Amino acid sequence: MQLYMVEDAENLAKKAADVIQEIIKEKPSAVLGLATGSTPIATYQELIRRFQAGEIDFSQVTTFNLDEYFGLEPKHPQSYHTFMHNHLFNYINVAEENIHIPLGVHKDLGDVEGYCKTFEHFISYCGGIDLQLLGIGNNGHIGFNEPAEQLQAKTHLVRLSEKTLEANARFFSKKEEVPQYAITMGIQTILSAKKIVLLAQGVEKAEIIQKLFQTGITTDIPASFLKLHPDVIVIVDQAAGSLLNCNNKECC
Ligand SMILES: N[C@@H]1[C@@H](O)[C@H](O)[C@@H](COP(=O)(O)O)O[C@@H]1O
Repeated sequence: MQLYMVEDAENLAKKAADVIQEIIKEKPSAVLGLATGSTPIATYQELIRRFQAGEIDFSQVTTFNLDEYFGLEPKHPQSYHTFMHNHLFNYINVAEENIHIPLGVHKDLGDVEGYCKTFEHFISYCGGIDLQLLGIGNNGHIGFNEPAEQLQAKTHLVRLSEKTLEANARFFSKKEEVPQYAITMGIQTILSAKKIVLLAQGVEKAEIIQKLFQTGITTDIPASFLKLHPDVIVIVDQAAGSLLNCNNKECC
């Protein structure tokens, strides 16, 4: 993993947008894997700014999102469908038919399994993900791959951990409203991307970023599996990187 420590959230967004812009410049029909959460919002704003300035064209780009809350209709105000449209898609020229976000509503559980397989196949059909953008949960989750004894390889239904329910309660009027399950790409789905960019900002991510760089590969920290990938860039602001000893080559 290659570490970039930048001064603040603004520079983090610029650095992440640079990487995404470069990919689209090299391949206008790039397939982007996108993330939700508060961390990538500034990156999406920077991409919108660059699109409006005529610096990036998304007309041939395809997108796949990492995850979606199970049980929320796409139009629900807290769904990741709504999030992505409000924070990015409504303001750029990506074609609606090229946007793929896991569906959170299904008639029964049998449907979900079949749907997850179809989602996986569709990523392959589109040529695989060129660049996967990731945030990190404060328990080390990526997408909604929660710490557990075993991690799932492919897109699947997952029960959210207490820590995640608490962390995500801020987006809902009360914790009880946070859906208990989600559909998420699996670890192998994520690792199949050609390039991965993980973003972390703010002091509340400092501890998990320290653990990520200091421990080996463990299912207790799902993000640690990124160490198996040859092209991962971790971009942190100074607050999120504040517990790293960057003179120590092992951490970078
Ligand atoms: N499923 C998302 C993750 O993809 C995201 O990385 C995480 C961190 O969110 P934040 O950036 O708000 O800290 O939140 C959610 O749980």
